Amino acid sequence: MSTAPVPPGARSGRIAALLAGPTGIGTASARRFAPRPSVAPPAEPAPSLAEHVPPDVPAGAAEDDRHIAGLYCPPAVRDDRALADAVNAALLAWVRDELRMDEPWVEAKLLAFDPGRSVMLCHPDAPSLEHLLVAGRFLVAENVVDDYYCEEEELGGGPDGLGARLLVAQSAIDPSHLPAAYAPQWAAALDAHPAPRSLVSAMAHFAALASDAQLHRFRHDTANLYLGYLAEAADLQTGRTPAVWEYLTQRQFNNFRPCLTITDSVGGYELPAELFARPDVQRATALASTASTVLNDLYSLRKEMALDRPHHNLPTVISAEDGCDIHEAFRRSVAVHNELVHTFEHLAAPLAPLSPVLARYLAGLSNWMGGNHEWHSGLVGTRYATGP
Ligand SMILES: CC(C)=CCC/C(C)=C(\C)COP(=O)(O)OP(=O)(O)O
Repeated sequence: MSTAPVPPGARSGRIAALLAGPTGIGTASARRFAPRPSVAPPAEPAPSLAEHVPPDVPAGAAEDDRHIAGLYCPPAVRDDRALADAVNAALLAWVRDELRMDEPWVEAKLLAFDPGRSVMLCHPDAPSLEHLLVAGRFLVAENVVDDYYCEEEELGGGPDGLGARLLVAQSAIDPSHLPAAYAPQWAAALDAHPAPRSLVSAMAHFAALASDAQLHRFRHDTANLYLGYLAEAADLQTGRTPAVWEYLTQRQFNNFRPCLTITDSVGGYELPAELFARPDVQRATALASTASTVLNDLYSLRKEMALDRPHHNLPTVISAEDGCDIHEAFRRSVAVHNELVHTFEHLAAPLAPLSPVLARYLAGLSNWMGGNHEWHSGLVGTRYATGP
């Protein structure tokens, strides 16, 4: 796997390969839940939580220095450092030229975060660099929102007044339809701050390749994300620790879901709205999204425990509720993650034969889980860790 900058010739070769569509291992993954001629297998009862942790794995022990021991997740289907670098370079140009953020720390922060590698891993079926950039711009924009509006340690965010800020951010992707006298003030407010400015631009690029229904889906999922941010902020303000069920319900909203549900847009196809709206497809989408987000809780636990303020995370709320130490809570959280992934796979297997486009969407969710896992493990030792 190369880590060197991509020479221009090699880069155009990469992009040509992307335009040709998924090949090799990525193609196989796109068929992960491909329709099969056979009758769907009978649904199996969901196994109990205890079955999701291998009994011989010590609590929290790492099986290597980058992966969490006992964590079950589909594998990433490609890893292409040169393509990730090409995405990062294009994202840096976007941040500098369209978002007007040209301070040196912005570039350093973006490269350390490595969004190019995230979208390269999570969307192996993207047909072009521009499709990957759609995902990359939103990943950057949502992190700008999180850093400026939510996280106290970053760029001045915090729970006070968060709802009013997030509502303006939401209006960047779901426009206000104002009387003429007020519309210019709203537009100026969006342009005046990096968070809504990022979202306006990311959404404009997204609109160039997505259908109205796909845009509508994204607006809905982002509004739910911000509702999840507000639940987290409310717990911080009141100093309460949610019950585990309540935390997981919050995390189903404060969730990577908007990144997963653009998998068809980024893949260059559309899952029709009536298929997306099916309760079983919604359940599969929620399971994959929440598994991906619980995985983030596991890899970011050490960083969040080092903060000098409470920061809830699945292991910390399990530790509080079950009265166990953080290592045992971490092991139980791995089991929660694994159950979510296994349940997703049990659900997806009989759903995929219903339609080729649904099979591709379900494969996209699975690819996103695997790519997200690989991206997190790649940042172990810098941003993330494999245990408490
Ligand atoms: C990119 C996106 C839509 C994120 C939504 C929710 C979110 C910020 C996360 C799931 C990540 O959680 P967190 O803020 O804890 O991230 P880090 O652990 O700091 O990477």
